[in-house]
Amino acid sequence: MADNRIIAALDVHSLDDMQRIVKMLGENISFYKVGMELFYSAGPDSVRYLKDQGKKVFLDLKVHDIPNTVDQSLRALVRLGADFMTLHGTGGEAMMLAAAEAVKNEAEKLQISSPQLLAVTVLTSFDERSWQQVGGAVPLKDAVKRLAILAKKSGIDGVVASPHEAMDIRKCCGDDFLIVTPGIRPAFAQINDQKRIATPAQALLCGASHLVIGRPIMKASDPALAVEKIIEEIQGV
Ligand SMILES: O=C(O)c1cc(=O)[nH]c(=O)n1[C@@H]1O[C@H](COP(=O)(O)O)[C@@H](O)[C@H]1O
Repeated sequence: MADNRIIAALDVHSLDDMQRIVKMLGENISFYKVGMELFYSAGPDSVRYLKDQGKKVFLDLKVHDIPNTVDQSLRALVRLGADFMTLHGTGGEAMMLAAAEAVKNEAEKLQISSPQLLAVTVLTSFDERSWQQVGGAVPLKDAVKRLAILAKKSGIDGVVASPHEAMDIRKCCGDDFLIVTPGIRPAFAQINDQKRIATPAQALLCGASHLVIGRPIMKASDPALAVEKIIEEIQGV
């Protein structure tokens, strides 16, 4: 049976591929992520299909712009009825405040439940060296913590961060704050382009509320078996 803490990333190009995977994984996955690859290829129908199937949806479009543009863009997305949506925390306090307000207002206007907003902190494909390369002025870990605190103060429901920072964030942002961690690599999977990684059980033990898992499931020779192994690993954690 599904574990709601697992979010399977549907990083595929078409509705056909998406539907094939959703059918294959059946009741074992209840929460899916639609990211840029699928949304730019297949559009809002991808979200509608998943909602029709009774799945929870994390619409991960990582919005990043000036406050007014973010406000208007998120209002347009709210009507799709996703459960989680992302914006970049480095958009700053004014942008996050505008986003939180816009999403709440629009959901009220449409009389639907408000999606939860997540601020992306520092992408899991960064390590300390590549972070310094783009001008990171404080150590990566401190930057993530700072962005998480700012996100919480700005009315954002949680963050996307790596499992390496999850414990610090849990300590400073409390039990109700969502901590969604990509960079999840079960022992059987390849690391690919991820830098700050952990196994599913390790990430949850560090305080993650949800795990985003893409290629370890989608590229497995038997995706359904990969999901079963992950569910087994986190049982009791
Ligand atoms: O926002 C995200 O979901 C995200 C943030 C981040 O820092 N790192 C990250 O990998 N992601 C997403 O999480 C998924 C990870 O996929 P895999 O590396 O294949 O498990 C991809 O869809 C990424 O877009």
